[in-house]
Amino acid sequence: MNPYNIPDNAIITVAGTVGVGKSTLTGALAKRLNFQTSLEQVDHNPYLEKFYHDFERWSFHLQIYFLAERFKEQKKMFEMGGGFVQDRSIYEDTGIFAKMHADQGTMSKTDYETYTSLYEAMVMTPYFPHPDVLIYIEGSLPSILARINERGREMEIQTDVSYWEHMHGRYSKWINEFTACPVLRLNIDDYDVNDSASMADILTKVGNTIRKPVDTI
Ligand SMILES: Nc1ncnc2c1ncn2[C@@H]1O[C@H](COP(=O)(O)OP(=O)(O)O)[C@@H](O)[C@H]1O
Ligand SMILES: Nc1ncnc2c1ncn2[C@H]1C[C@H](O)[C@@H](COP(=O)(O)O)O1
Repeated sequence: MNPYNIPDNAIITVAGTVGVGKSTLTGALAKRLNFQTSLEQVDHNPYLEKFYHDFERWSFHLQIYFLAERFKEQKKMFEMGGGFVQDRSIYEDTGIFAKMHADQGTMSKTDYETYTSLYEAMVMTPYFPHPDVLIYIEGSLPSILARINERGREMEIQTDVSYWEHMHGRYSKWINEFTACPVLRLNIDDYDVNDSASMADILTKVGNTIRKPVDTI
């Protein structure tokens, strides 16, 4: 056990919109806890760039790809007995991305139904283990857009700002209704990954959130 009373076998998932700082926080938390990371592999994704150029053509392929990748990671974390910080949850794939593209008509109704039935068969079962805590990172849209630009993935920079604005709004609603596991909300203006006291404060809150009795969450 660490000073924050976070169990050594815990699974901590970091959620939030694109560019908000998930990967950065994932790495920083894992380093301090001596946990492993489960990271999203953007560079080796065979559909992502094509998807940004043509949502309608590639939405379904990309969602199936992410679902498979996320499920393999989930399986690996549980088989290894936990001790992981995960960059993005499987819940965001369906609750944010797939739903958003289906609602906007850039994923067909049939494709969305096929995707949803596969997701439910894999995830919505009593046998699917949920993370111990989901850290939700939030921030203002201008700050997040600045981070997307600063990171410099051309496919994201070229995407219309309305896409990020719409996603930002969906995330705010989604997290208010999220119940699959305990949630710790963090605002990007309230922490600094390079500051030890700030990171210790987050880890204390993570430990407290994990130990909070279920009926108070
Ligand atoms: N706490 C922070 N303060 C300042 N910049 C940050 C912070 N966290 C992330 N960034 C920067 O914002 C950009 C997006 O961060 P990243 O962790 O890749 O986001 P995500 O994984 O949510 O898409 C990167 O350029 C990163 O260096
Ligand atoms: N399920 C998804 N559908 C569409 N696009 C997705 C999905 N999951 C991640 N993405 C995209 C968004 C970003 O361009 C990259 C990486 O996400 P990030 O939030 O920067 O870690 O993949």
